[in-house]
Amino acid sequence: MADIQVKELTFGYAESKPVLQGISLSFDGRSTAIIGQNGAGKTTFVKLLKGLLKPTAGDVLIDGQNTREATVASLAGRIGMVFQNPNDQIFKNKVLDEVMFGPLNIGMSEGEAKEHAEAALALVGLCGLEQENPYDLSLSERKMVAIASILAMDTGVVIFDEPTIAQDWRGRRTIGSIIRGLRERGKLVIAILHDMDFVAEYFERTVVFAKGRVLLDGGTREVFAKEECLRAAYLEPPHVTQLCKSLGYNEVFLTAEDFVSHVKGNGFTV
Ligand SMILES: Nc1ncnc2c1ncn2[C@@H]1O[C@H](COP(=O)(O)OP(=O)(O)OP(=O)(O)O)[C@@H](O)[C@H]1O
Repeated sequence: MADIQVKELTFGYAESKPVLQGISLSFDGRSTAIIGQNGAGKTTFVKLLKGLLKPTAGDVLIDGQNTREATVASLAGRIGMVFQNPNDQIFKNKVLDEVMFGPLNIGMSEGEAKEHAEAALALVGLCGLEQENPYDLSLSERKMVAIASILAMDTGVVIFDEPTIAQDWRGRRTIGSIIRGLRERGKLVIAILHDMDFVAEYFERTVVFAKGRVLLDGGTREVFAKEECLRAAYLEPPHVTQLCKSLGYNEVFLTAEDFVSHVKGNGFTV
């Protein structure tokens, strides 16, 4: 897993208007969700991690290497990023070619790239569509093609920008189990999300961005306990958390299973 250290990071697209200000974060092995209202700077932040943008001030260090001195190509084998809109990522006219492009680009042999691509397509549930044109697929399938292209590169860090958009419950579950699988294999997963229920179910750490700064950072349960703070960032806790609070529980429950196991533990039958 790559080590990522962010030190006093400031960035602005225009000099006079910083979008991110004085952000310091280090990433441990925990799967990390980044949440915050629209325009808070989340996508800009992950583009800085990937080296697509360079800091105006401060530093981003990937395995000790400063992204100011690294090319995007030299970071590509370490950090994979699934863009919010798959149309910004996909450019080949065959699914298999698209998913093999990344692995080939970072130096895998043709055979290895094909093996990785086929395994990644199986993980996202697209077996049998290898010869299709990605643009003949639905948006949710195209999103899965974009995810497979990054998984096939087998990078130590995988960043997802809004992975659950355009997915039904089945797609959400597939993506959730991919995130768990990556975590189990020692990869660092970072995801920007607006779906708080998904954050509660699959992420161990949550970082809240507000107006270009880090407002909260901690274990997901701990962060969702801070209702007032979340409200200030125009965010709401997950549905189960809100329901249990309305029922008068003081504990923070993240998922239905979480709540049911608490109730059963107290001797109630469900
Ligand atoms: N290429 C760009 N040029 C100029 N300004 C930009 C550019 N990209 C983003 N911005 C501005 O930077 C700010 C932060 O945008 P960013 O996309 O990082 O926020 P975000 O938290 O990811 O929002 P969302 O949840 O809507 O995706 C916004 O005010 C946005 O308009």
